[in-house]
Amino acid sequence: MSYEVECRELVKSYGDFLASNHINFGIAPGRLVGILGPSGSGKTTMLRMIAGLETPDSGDILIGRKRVNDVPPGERGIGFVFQNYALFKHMTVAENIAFGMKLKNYDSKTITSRVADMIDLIGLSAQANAYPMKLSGGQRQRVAFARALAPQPDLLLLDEPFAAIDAKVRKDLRQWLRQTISQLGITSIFVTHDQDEAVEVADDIIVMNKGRVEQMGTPTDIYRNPKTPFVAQFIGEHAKVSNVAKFRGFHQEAHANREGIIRPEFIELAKKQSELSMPVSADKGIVRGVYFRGRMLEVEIDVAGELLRGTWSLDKDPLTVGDEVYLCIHYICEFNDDGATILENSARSADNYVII
Ligand SMILES: Nc1ncnc2c1ncn2[C@@H]1O[C@H](COP(=O)(O)OP(=O)(O)OP(=O)(O)O)[C@@H](O)[C@H]1O
Repeated sequence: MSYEVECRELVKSYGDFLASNHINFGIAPGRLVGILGPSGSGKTTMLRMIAGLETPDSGDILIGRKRVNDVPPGERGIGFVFQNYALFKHMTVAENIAFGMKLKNYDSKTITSRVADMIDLIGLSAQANAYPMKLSGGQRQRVAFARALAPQPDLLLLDEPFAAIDAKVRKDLRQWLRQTISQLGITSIFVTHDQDEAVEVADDIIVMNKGRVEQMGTPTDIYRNPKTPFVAQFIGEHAKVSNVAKFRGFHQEAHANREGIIRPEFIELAKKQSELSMPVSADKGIVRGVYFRGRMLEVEIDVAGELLRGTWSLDKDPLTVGDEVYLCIHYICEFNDDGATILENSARSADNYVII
């Protein structure tokens, strides 16, 4: 696989604090990648190292297959968008967009035509000669985006690009950014601590925790197949309704209680056992509660005395309290002395886990 951006064994510490702890990943050309993780997990540090604004203690950064550790930021072919628009107040929209190109000594004809294209792209033709003060937050961020793109970078880095924008505009801006980036086909990395944002915008997500990459994958992968306990607990729309349940291995003695988290996304539900992807490992339950949650129903199911929460699509025949359902638990995140382990119920294994 040839990557547009690659980080190999990147390490960065501030004093005793390890902000990047042996980071490895590769991003294919044209992908839009979201870096997601809690505050302090090292997202910005990593982005700044790729940009050349921070120097790694060890490890390699490759852009376009070339090692860039010693290449200054301005020569890495990168466009950067920060969360606070950072536009020049005394320059018009057009002048702001032209700024990066002037620094790079483009000729004035190229600048004029490129700036016009960019203004068109961000839909601000009527405001080309306006000053930033006259623009809304969303419009300013579009200008920042156009300014970063004008010198035709190979890679676009965005650090919390929507953080300072109010919720309603943010949603539109995300959609716009996603469409524009895929239309341009430019490899892009954006940092966010907002799961919805990562899922809505990114082709791939890198989940970070304590300076490490926990998992990289498509949003569906990350939701459906969490590879680490951290990802299992951190990701998911219903983080607050994770189920803590007692379970045991199918062949274990009934008294061998184990405890773990079963996220609603780990549970597949069906009215008939045969409709499940792994009918052999089905549990049976009774619906005890049904709650409308906008895009789906949240259901409470009694399984062997444990109350589990799952989700039920609005496209399916609705469930009602008292219905019998079958469920397949694909993953359990088990707590143990070392922290937690992800257990997978696979169709192939006769040793699946059951709720007790
Ligand atoms: N220049 C610095 N000097 C000392 N410590 C730093 C420096 N920059 C970052 N850190 C520390 O490194 C850790 C990781 O910071 P970083 O900004 O990369 O995290 P983040 O995941 O982007 O967090 P947030 O979402 O809060 O921005 C933090 O605990 C921070 O305090």
